[in-house]
Amino acid sequence: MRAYVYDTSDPSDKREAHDTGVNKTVEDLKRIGVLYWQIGGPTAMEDLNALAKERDYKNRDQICVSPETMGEAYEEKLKIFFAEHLHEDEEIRYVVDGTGYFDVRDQDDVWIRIQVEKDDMLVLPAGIYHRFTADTNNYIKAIRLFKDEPKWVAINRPDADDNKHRSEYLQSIMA
Ligand SMILES: CSCCC(=O)/C(O)=C/O
Ligand SMILES: [Fe+2]
Repeated sequence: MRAYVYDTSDPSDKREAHDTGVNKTVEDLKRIGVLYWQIGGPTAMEDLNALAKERDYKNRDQICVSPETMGEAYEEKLKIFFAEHLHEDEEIRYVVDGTGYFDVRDQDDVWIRIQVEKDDMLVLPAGIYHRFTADTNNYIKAIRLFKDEPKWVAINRPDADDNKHRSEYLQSIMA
């Protein structure tokens, strides 16, 4: 994993790095409620199951974001994932294979790009504005945990500005 300030002045495709060279640490991410660690090896699934139990996530699915698995829908799907949005639950993603980028807004509304790879575990808090894209390899496979049925519900900005989970999230990072 590497996290850095996203270069908004770079007009290239979202899948390019957009790297300002300004790095962010795991601690910086923690300050905005984003948790990152690695799990892997023979106990990876046990660790994931323990996390799901601990945080009361009853369901999960596995998504493979790639032109091979998504066909003609691929570019449209990427567009949807790249629209700035939030969820009313945490977004928990375990990268099984491949690479990609999660972008999160920090406390000053600056985009932080989080480059993920196999065995990375990422937890985005409910209410944080974020987006996702594949990188130029166009391939990532991830397990997504859900509280209830596996359903991806996103609320795009600015529709979520008055959302209760957004307000609670902002309060939690101000504290
Ligand atoms: C690699 S997981 C697909 C993207 C996703 O599930 C999400 O919620 C993006 O914000
Ligand atoms: Fe999301």
